[in-house]
Amino acid sequence: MNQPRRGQGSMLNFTKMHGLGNDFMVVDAISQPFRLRPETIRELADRHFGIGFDQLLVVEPPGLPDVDFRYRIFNSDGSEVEQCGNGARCFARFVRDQRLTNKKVIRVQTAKGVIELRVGRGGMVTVDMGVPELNPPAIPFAADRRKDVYTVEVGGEIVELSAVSMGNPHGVLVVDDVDTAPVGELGPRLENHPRFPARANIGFLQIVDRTHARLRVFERGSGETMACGSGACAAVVAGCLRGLLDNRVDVELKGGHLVIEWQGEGSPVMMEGPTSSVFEGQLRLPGDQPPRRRRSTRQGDTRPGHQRQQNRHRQPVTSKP
Ligand SMILES: N[C@H](CCC[C@H](N)C(=O)O)C(=O)O
Repeated sequence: MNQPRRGQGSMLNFTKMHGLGNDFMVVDAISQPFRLRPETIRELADRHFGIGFDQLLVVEPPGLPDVDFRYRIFNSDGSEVEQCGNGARCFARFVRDQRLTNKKVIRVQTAKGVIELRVGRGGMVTVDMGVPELNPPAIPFAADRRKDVYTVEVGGEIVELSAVSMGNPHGVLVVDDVDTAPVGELGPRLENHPRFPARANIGFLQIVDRTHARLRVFERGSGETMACGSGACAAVVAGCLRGLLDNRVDVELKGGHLVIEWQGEGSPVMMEGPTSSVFEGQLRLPGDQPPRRRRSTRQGDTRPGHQRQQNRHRQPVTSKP
């Protein structure tokens, strides 16, 4: 890798991947130093001025015994989060493609626990997404007691939703037709609703029959995505709790299909789906000092060092030892 001149910042190797169109910048922070400020993540996530992605996924050395890697996830708004289902599948493919492991069963530490990834044939990966959390304080969701369906007042109307955590918080509404569901209007209002103190991913679930569902998700920190793996898991849990779905469901999202299995309370949610690796890239990052404000930014200069936003001096994200 050609070393930039001193003070010129460093080069960062990355891979662009997606799971059913939910797309990721994936970085190996084991073999190379990793240091990105939240505002730089936002710039890089921009689909016009940056690389463009829904989430940034970072591969780090494990922080726990009997775990193979640590898995950090950042939304396109720069927020670090606890879980990403589609990202977990791509993570498994990435660490094998990059020869960081040759295992087919990979244990990964996330911000909320350990998940197990099983690599199958043809880029298919099965993820044990863990046991869903339904107790309001642990989701977190403001409610005086746990229910399968809550009523929430939003924008002068009352909506019914289920609240589920897959490590990350989800609100799930059942709708007649996902194509006409008010995703753009209700999604952001519920994402930021005060009853979700950590914000939430908002799923709009259409029941086709007991083993088939359609789903759109307005994701926390990223907006509507082509697919949401943890959202599909939360949606099947919600549908099962309401008695609308069986234990194994084909979930159709905008970007394609996932198979979700849940044997009921106390058992883990299993997710199976595809992974795609699109291209490898190399990025010149600014030096440690926030780049000087440019008096006039040349149009079309998309190098991430030419931040278009006021650089707020915030702690950079670095790979933890
Ligand atoms: N936006 C989510 C993280 C990504 C989840 C999604 N991409 C998935 O596949 O699970 C959150 O803030 O919890």
